[in-house]
Amino acid sequence: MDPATEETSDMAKSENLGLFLRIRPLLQSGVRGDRNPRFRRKSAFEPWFQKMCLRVKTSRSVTLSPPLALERGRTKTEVYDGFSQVFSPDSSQEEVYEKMMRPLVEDFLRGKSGMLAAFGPSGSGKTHTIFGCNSQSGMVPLALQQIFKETSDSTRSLFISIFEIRCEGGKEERVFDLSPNGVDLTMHRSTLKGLHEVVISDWRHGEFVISQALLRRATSPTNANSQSSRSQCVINLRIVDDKSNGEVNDQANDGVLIIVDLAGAEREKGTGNQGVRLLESNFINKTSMVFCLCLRSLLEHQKNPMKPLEKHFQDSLLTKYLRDYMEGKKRMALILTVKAGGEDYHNTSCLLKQATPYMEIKFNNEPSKRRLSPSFVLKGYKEKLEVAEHEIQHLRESNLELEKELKDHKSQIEVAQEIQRLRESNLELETELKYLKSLIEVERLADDQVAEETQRLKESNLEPEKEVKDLKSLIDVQISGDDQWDDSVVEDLPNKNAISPSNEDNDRLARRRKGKKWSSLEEDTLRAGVEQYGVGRWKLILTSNRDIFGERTQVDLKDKWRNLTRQHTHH
Ligand SMILES: Nc1ncnc2c1ncn2[C@@H]1O[C@H](COP(=O)(O)OP(=O)(O)OP(=O)(O)O)[C@@H](O)[C@H]1O
Repeated sequence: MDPATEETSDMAKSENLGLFLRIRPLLQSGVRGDRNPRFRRKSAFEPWFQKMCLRVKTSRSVTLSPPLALERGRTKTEVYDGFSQVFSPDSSQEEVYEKMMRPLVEDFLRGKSGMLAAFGPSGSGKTHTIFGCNSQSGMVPLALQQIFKETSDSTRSLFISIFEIRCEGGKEERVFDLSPNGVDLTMHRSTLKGLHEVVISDWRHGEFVISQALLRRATSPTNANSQSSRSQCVINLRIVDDKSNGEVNDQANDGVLIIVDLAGAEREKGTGNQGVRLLESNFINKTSMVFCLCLRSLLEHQKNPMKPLEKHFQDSLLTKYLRDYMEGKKRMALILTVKAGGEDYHNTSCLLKQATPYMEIKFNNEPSKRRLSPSFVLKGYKEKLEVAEHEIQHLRESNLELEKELKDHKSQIEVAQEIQRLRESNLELETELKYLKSLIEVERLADDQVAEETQRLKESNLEPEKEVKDLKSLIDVQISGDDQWDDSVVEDLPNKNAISPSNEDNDRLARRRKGKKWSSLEEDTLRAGVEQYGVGRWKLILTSNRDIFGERTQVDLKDKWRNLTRQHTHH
């Protein structure tokens, strides 16, 4: 997104009022502000921390306890929580700057308006925090240093204006320009006519201009502060792009950082102010009161929009000038400064009760129409680029991790797939094996059958073989005895038992000789068998046509064939 556009959308976001609390360190006896005789007397005997009515609880909360002298009446300790930050008595200016001021200055450099106001009782350290002293730079000098550090390479110029609102002699409020050659100013609506802006060349120049202005500020010694501010002091910082030649084209649309050092409200009882001081004090208290009324009305209006936003801002020049902030249109931060001594209990308690609800106030910054300088936009882009590069690097790293994880997963999936594939091929092999086994089984069964059949055939062949043998031997006998015996002799053989077969054999032989008459089917089958298998393959011809030849033997077949061939040759 374009940084300028983003800036605009940033500003549209609502945010809470930043409420900071700074506890001033207890000063040594004799220093103004701790001069109440009651506590001075006690300090000789009691350790310093026993005098503290306010203590830091956490970085965002404090506990307020009534001092020992008042304890009998009100023993309750109260806790005030929710501050943006609590600064303990030993916190340094730099610490306050880092946590409170730096974000405001950074936003200001981006063109976002903001306001910081120091608010608290007299002598609690508002001026010290805002302007500092010789040894400890305050928020304004530190801001100048940061602004010049960050704009050194750009074409922008810083403008400062500083003025105070005071009430001389308790009469009407007046505005004084505190810049060199400054004059009385008049306010029209929320704008000061004739306010002089000084172009600052570097931060030292800025510090000098501020210090010179402060010399013109109205201060007086009071009971609470040896150099009490008797006016409300306002500093405006504004950055202008040099391209506009320092011309103020549309001041209302520029990002402005306003820092306000309010004069410290005083309780009349404690100050002992009289005459003019008392009138000043009344003015100071009135301005503080109007300031608080504006914020309270804003808060109530925000909580319940039915309640109108009262126009309290009209009741003091300061709130008039700060109208946009008082109406919640621009963001602001408050730093409450307090003293934590026992005698400060009432002031501190009043301030905390009054101001802590303000932390609920919200601001809807109106978008600035101010155009940012190209170098500033470029800087924004550079910053975004750096962030984006960082982000990309981070994404790359996490991407690498993811890739590695993915690879691991992939290899796991591959292994699982391989296992699945093997399982499936295993299943196929198993089925094939089963099939082969069943084939083998069938084969085995067939073999058994064949063996059985062979056996059966063998057995059935034994008989004809024996018959053949018998016949052969008979034929041999016939051949050898052809000279002595004719067929009739053979008929008589039973009586000549020495060389003839047994009666039983003769019977069978005779049966076969006479035999069953050959049918023409048998003769044809025999012829076909011989044709197919050849002469002499009687066994094969017989077994192949067992159903036709019935009980005939191979010898029958052979004889019949001989007969058939003989008949054939006769013919
Ligand atoms: N944090 C601090 N550390 C050291 N000294 C401090 C601190 N805060 C304030 N002081 C000293 O306390 C005294 C009163 O402080 P300062 O003038 O800032 O109070 P103030 O709130 O501005 O009072 P007033 O409203 O009367 O102007 C000064 O001498 C100042 O140097």
